[in-house]
Amino acid sequence: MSERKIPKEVIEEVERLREEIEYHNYRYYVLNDPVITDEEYDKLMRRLIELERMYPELVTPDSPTQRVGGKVLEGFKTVKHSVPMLSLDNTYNEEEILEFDRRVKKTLQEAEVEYVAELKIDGVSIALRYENGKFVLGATRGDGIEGEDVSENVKTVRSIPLRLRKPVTVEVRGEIYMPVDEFKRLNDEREEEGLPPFANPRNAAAGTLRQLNTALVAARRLDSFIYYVVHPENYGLKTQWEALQFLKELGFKVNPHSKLCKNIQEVIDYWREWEERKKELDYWVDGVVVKVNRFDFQRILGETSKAPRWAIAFKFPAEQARTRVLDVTIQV
Ligand SMILES: CC(C)(CNC(=O)c1ccc(Oc2ccccc2)cc1)c1ccc2c(N)nc(N)nc2n1
Repeated sequence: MSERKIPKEVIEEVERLREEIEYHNYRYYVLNDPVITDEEYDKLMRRLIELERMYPELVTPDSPTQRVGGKVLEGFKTVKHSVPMLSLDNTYNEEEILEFDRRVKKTLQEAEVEYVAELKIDGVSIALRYENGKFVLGATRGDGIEGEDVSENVKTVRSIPLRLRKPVTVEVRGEIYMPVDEFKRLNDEREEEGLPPFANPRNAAAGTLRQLNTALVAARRLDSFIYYVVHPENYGLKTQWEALQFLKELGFKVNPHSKLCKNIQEVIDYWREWEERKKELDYWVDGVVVKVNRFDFQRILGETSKAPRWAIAFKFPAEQARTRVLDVTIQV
């Protein structure tokens, strides 16, 4: 068949619709501050779906129409991480976090060290790659060295941008989680269908990301918080706090409660505050991640094969034993 000529104005309309729809996704799902009504949004999306149906050759992997899923995959390819996805050592009380601070200061020979305190979301770790600002890969943590390519499922997470607000080539990492009210709705649905309920939102998010039917993933409301830039020095970033601002500028959803702490006492105050306030949140958190803020200090402290020496998880006391017993990772 001869290459059909696509009218220039169609190509321009498709491109404009994509930009506009992704912008409204950003406003609604990242900023939680929409500027158009749902009806106006649906109208834009219906027009784009119609044009892509008329001209399938115009469909691109990063088109917002790919967010509604509809593919049934055979399986997930394995992908090697560019740098390992490390885990975190745990501390459970103030004495242990003070010990962490002492060890950091001793290694650095510094009297004062700033930290960034970030809520530890009870979700699934994810690595996201972008080339010239376009989404190209979403991978699970796996064993930290290799993970699964779950890109088709990640595209259905509305708060994860398909196009960044700057055309940079970057890899970022964060957490995909299921909001509590979606977790409850899903478990009610499973009960009606005679299926076993998920033990917690983390298992529900993990089980959803492992689904091969992307339309099913799109039907479940997963969300995200991004907290890490791979090779931040490549972007002129000197601290974790600057990295979080950079992630926001790129269009990622960054947790609004992170705090730059002048010293470990401010970290402890933050941990006490959120031990109380966590019930206000519409997602589960199991602690606070404490990170040495300056990247030059992080480089001096380094990492073991498993975890950084410049970061630690400061866990909240576990709820009553019941949830701990239930909290087994059910392989779906
Ligand atoms: C700090 C880090 C472990 C990420 N960092 C890394 O994975 C990482 C990976 C290679 C690094 O450097 C290397 C580069 C090359 C080779 C080896 C290490 C440095 C950090 C982490 C882990 C879990 C987190 C979580 N659940 N919530 C928040 N809020 N933050 C978290 N932060």
